[in-house]
Order: sequence, then C-alpha cells, then structure tokens
Amino acid sequence: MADELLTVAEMGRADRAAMAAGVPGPVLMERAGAAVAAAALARWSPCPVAVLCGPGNNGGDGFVAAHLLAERGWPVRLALLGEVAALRGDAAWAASGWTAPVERLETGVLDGAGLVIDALFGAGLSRPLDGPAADIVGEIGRRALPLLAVDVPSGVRGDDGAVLGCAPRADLTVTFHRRKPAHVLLPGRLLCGEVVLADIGIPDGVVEAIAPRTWENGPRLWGARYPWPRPEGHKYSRGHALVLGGAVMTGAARLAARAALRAGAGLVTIAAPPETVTLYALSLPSAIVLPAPDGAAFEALLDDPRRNAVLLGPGAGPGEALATRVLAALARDRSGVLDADVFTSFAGGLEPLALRLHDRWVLTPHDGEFVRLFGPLPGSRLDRARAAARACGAVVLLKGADTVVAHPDGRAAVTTNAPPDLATAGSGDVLAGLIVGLLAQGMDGFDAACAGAWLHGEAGRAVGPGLIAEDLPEALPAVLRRLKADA
Ligand SMILES: NC(=O)C1=CN([C@@H]2O[C@H](COP(=O)(O)OP(=O)(O)OC[C@H]3O[C@@H](n4cnc5c(N)ncnc54)[C@H](OP(=O)(O)O)[C@@H]3O)[C@@H](O)[C@H]2O)[C@@H](O)CC1
Ligand SMILES: Nc1ncnc2c1ncn2[C@@H]1O[C@H](COP(=O)(O)OP(=O)(O)O)[C@@H](O)[C@H]1O
Ligand SMILES: [K+]
Repeated sequence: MADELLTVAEMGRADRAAMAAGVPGPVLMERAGAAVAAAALARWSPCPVAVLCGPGNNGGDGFVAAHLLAERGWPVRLALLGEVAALRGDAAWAASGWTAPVERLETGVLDGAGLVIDALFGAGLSRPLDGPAADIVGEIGRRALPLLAVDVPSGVRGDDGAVLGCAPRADLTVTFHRRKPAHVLLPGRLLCGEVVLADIGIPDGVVEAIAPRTWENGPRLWGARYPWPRPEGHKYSRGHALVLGGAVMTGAARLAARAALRAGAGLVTIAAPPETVTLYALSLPSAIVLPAPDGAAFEALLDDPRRNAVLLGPGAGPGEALATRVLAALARDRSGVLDADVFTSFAGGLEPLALRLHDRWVLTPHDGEFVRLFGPLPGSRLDRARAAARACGAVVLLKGADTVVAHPDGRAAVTTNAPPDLATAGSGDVLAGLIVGLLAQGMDGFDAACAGAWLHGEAGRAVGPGLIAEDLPEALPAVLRRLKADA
C-alpha cells in the first residue's frame, strides 16, 4: 500500500489532474464503485444489502456499487438522502444507471440487511451529521450490522479523523488512489476497520506533482538510510550517545541507554550523579558510566566531540539544573533528544530552546508535555505537531496511540503500528533512547524519530500483552533482523 497520505484538497487536485489528463469523472466513479462492489464480493457471501447514498459523489459511488451487486444477483435496496433530481454531475450520471426503486433514507431500509454500504459522505463532509443521516448511523450501531464504508465512514473528517456529530464503525473501508489522514489518525483509524486502497486509474505522476507532505510511518520512508553496521566499521564509527542520568528516577536513563545500545550506537555514556555511579554501572555493563557531579562536569563530557548525540530528560528531574544542561548541549554542535522533564523545565518558555534548536534535535512530548511547552495549539495532532516543529525549529514527535513525527519544513509521518501495550511506565524512555541511538549513528532527525517510533511499535507488537518497558530493548534484535531481511 502506498505510504503517502493525501489531504481532501490534495485528493481533489488528484481527481482534477486525472480528468485533465483525459480520464473522465464518470470513469473514476465507475472504478470507485466497482472497487466497492469487488470488496463486498470478496469479503461477504451473497446477502441482502442496504446501500445508503448521500447527495454528492460519495453517493455516486454507492449507486455504481449497488448496480454491480444487483447484477451479480445480490438483493439490493438503495436509499438516498435527498432527491434524485437534486443530484449533480457524476453522481447524477451514476444514479441514471440505477433503475430499481430509490427509497427515502429511513432506518427501515436496514431491515433484513446482511451488509450495509455506507456511501453517505466522504471527502465532502462539511458539517456534523444530523437528521436522517444521524438516525441511520445510530441504528447501524444498535443493530451491529456489518458495514462497508465508501472512502471513509460517514461523519469521519478526511483530514484529521475527527468525528463530526457521529460516525459508524465499519468492518471495511474502501478508499481510492491514496489514503487520507483519517485512515491513520484516531479516532478515524478505529472506525475504518480494515482499509482497502483501490486504484481508480489516476495516472502515475499525479501524486509526484502534488508532492504530498504526509506519510504513514514505515521502513519505506527511511529504510534506505537505516545505519546498518558496515563490514569495515568499528564502535567509534557507530556513534557515541551521551545520556544524562538522574539521581532518583534512575530507571529512565537506564532504559534509554539500553535502547540506544540496542539501536546500534557504538558507545553510550551515562553522565551520573556520583552517588549513583555504581548503580548505573552494575545494571548496564555495556554502558560507560562517568560521574558528573555538577554542570561543569557535564559540560566537560559534552566537550568531547565524539559524543555526538545527547539525551536529556528521562528521570532527570525538572528545574534549573536540567535547563542549564539542555542549553549547554544545544550550544554545541550535537544532535539529540529532549524528553520528559525538559518540557516541565521550559514550561511556557519555548524561546530559549527555539533560539538554539535545529532539525538534528528531536523533541518527544506526550500530549500533556506538549501543551506545557507549546500551549494549547489548535487543529489535529498532525496540525499541532507541524506547528510545534515550525515554532521550535526541531523535529517534534508527539507521542500517543497515533504518534506523529513532524519536521519544521512541513513533512510529517503518522505511526500506526503501536499496540496499546506500550502505554506503560518507561516505554517513552525506551523510545527516546532508540532515537538518540539512531542519531548517534548519523541518521537525520526526521528519519531517526520515524525509525525510532516504528521500531518501538514493532518491539511492542513482538512482546504483546504483559509488556513492561524492560522487554522492549530485548525485543529489538528480532525486529531488526526482520527489517534487515526485508531491506
Ligand atoms: N471525481 C471525483 O471527485 C471522485 C470522487 N469520488 C467520491 O466522491 C467523494 C467526494 O464527493 P463530494 O465532493 O461530492 O462529497 P461527498 O462526500 O459526497 O458529500 C458532499 C455532499 O454532502 C453534503 N453534506 C456534507 N456534509 C453533510 C452533512 N453533515 N449533512 C448533510 N449533507 C452534507 C454536501 O452538501 P453542502 O456542504 O454542499 O451543503 C454535498 O451535497 C469521495 O469521498 C469519493 O467517495 C470517487 O468517485 C472517485 C472520483
Ligand atoms: N494507546 C496507545 N497505543 C499505542 N501506543 C501508546 C498508547 N499509549 C501510549 N503509547 C506509547 O507509549 C509510550 C509512552 O511514553 P510516555 O508517556 O513518555 O511514558 P513514560 O514516561 O512512562 O515512558 C509512547 O511511545 C506512546 O506513544
Ligand atoms: K462514506
């Protein structure tokens, strides 16, 4: 499945470019409806179908699918929101091919249905569902009817996956040409069920011309630049990560350091408060543990240019001391990750960071930390992560079930492979460690953040239920072996 995600506006441009290139609108609609019918034929045994059509082109796709299923002998009832005479353009053309009755959109059309095809609204959803559309969506849920959604479940907004009013939960969603953000962002992703991407004959080259800026996160995005160890390499050529260790919450930096090593950093140094050196050293034999009693000692560690990637935040404890160390790291030519307590240390005061950050730094807040640093920005998680990246000049990874990575230049990726088992203490520390380990090996900020988030998700899936954060670095070798085999 192609990884670009098109906004509703970009999809409209793709449709228009296809038509300009000589593919007529009705042909696109015929193929879209045929893909819906094919999906129904492939996934369901013949059964009575209720096709619910809206007043726009999404409804047009429904008319085409209804016609094709009826041709195959399936008992089909079709209900329309509005009047046939009010249909325009391609939808009017599609309706002209349906000679059986067109019912009013009322819940009775669902009686006896073994499958419902939802062709009420797609890209053109412009306001919350109400009236008969909302009534029938509610009834589909109450009856728990199998549902095939055309483009998106009606009520789900294409650009951000938000629900306007209400939306049904589909078993299968058939979308066209490229997926939209709604297919990967929550809650849209959960309402789509399985997503089938259908080729409707939009010519090659159209996507390239549109140059979309949003992708689903996965190895196709960054795999070609993954820093696999080279035969002639040695540990010094695999980067050296410096992790600031905390005095009390020592588990966070230990998890992060372990993840950085598993991600392939040649060396990892933990800068530890003197009283914790033994603890860090005993629990992580492969890391270097050095005492850093104060800011000056930490700066001395930073001054060694071989320590090329720095992680600050996990378990560090918020406050002035951490803020000073962050600014010291940013004053040097390093890459790195800012996480956890850093966001509290700079709460409401982005400017000192924004003045010094650049795109080899990755910020990894969860929603709460994000608001602390960037404030309550408007829009979807994609919009907010993009705005934050622009505001601070660094890569922003907004953690959650649909983790978004955004670059200041507007590129963004949505991570879809993370299981909810990852919602456990310390799992974010592992993520930060993976990213700093990849940065140390020379990956750029966007690639490292995307790869780190994806590996984190895969490791989470490999462990599954019962996962604790310690399991994640241990699950990584098998995940990496598969990634390498597929490369
Ligand atoms: N060539 C192409 O373009 C292709 C497009 N394709 C298909 O077209 C779909 C997009 O079609 P579309 O742009 O016509 O929008 P669509 O989602 O049908 O809705 C618009 C209508 O709904 C109305 N309306 C909106 N919200 C409402 C609400 N809450 N409650 C009530 N009414 C509401 C809105 O009214 P208005 O806002 O204008 O007042 C307008 O009348 C796309 O998802 C894909 O399935 C494929 O065939 C491939 C080729
Ligand atoms: N419901 C969920 N589904 C998938 N991943 C999740 C979910 N909730 C949280 N995560 C992931 O778990 C990690 C939690 O990180 P964080 O909140 O920083 O926890 P901690 O500070 O304890 O390490 C993040 O990578 C986040 O994306
Ligand atoms: K729909």
